[in-house]
Amino acid sequence: MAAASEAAIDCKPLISMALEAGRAILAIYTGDHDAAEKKDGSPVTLADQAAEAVILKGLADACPDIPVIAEEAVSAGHVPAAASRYFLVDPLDGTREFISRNGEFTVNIALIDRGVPVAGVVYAPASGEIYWTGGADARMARVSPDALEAGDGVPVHVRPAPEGGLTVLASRSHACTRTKQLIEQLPVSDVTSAGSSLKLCLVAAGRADVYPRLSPTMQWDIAAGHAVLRAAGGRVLSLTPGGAEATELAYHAPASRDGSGLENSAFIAIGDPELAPVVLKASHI
Ligand SMILES: Nc1ncnc2c1ncn2[C@@H]1O[C@H](COP(=O)(O)O)[C@@H](OP(=O)(O)O)[C@H]1O
Ligand SMILES: [Mg+2]
Repeated sequence: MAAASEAAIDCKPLISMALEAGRAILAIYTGDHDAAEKKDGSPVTLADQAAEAVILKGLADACPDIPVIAEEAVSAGHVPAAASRYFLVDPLDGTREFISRNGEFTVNIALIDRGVPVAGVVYAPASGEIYWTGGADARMARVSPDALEAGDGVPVHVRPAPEGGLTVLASRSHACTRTKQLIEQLPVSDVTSAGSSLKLCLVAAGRADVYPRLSPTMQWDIAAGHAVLRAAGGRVLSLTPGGAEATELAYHAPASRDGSGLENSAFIAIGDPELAPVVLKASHI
C-alpha cells in the first residue's frame, strides 16, 4: 500500500480487508446462532474475532512495518510499542446493535499519523454502505455482501447547517443525560438515534449536522469515521472541561503496554465547521 505521510493514501487494500471482514461477520450474523446471551463464545465475540483476524492478516501482508492497535488484541493484552504512525482497528463497532440485529454495526480501519486520522474505512456489512478516505476526499459506495472491491464510489461532503434547524445524531444504546441536556441547547429540527461509527459517516455525507458524544468511547470506535468526516469537510471537536477553544480530537498511543489511556475525551462531531462556536457554547452545561 502506498502510504507516504503527505500524499493521499491508496486505500484499496484497506477496503478489501474491510469487505472480507464484513463477510466473516455476516456469516455469523445471518447464520443459525442463538442471540448473544453467552458472555464467552457468543456470536458477537466470534464475529469480532473473525473480523479482526482477517484485518490483522491483511495489514501484516500489506503494511508489515506499521504497528496495529486493534480492539480484540488489546483486550488480550497485545499492545504494540508506541509509534507515531499506526493503524487503529475496531473490527465490529456496535456490539449492542449486532445483538439487537438492527444492522447498525461497522468494520473500522484507520491510519493515524502523528495524532491525526489520515485515512480510514468504515463498512456497514448489513446495509452494504462503505465509506472511505485516503486523505484527498471522502467517498462512499453501496456494495453487495460478496463484493471484493467497492469501485470508485461517489464523493461525499458535509452540508452547510440548515437554517430550519440541525439534524442531531445520538447513540442508540449509550445515550446519557448530559448529551440530552447539550442537545436541548442547540437549534434542533430532528434528533435521530443510531449505532456505531455510522453516525460520523452520516454527518460526513451531509445527512446529519451534529453528533455530540459525552458518554465514553474508545479511540478505535471513531478513528476511521473521524478520518472520513475530516476529509468530507467536517470536524470532531474535543470537549475538555472548561475548554473555550475548538480543538480537533487527537489520537495518542496507549499510556502503557496494558492498553490503558485509549479512551476518548467527550467530543462533538460537526459537519459545517461554522457550527464550532455554537456547539461549544451549548457544551458549557
Ligand atoms: N463505558 C464505556 N467505556 C468505553 N467505551 C464505551 C463504553 N460504553 C460504550 N463504549 C463504546 O461505545 C461504542 C458503541 O458506540 P455507540 O453507542 O455509538 O454504538 C462501543 O463500541 P463496541 O460496540 O465496539 O464495543 C464501546 O467501545
Ligand atoms: Mg467499538
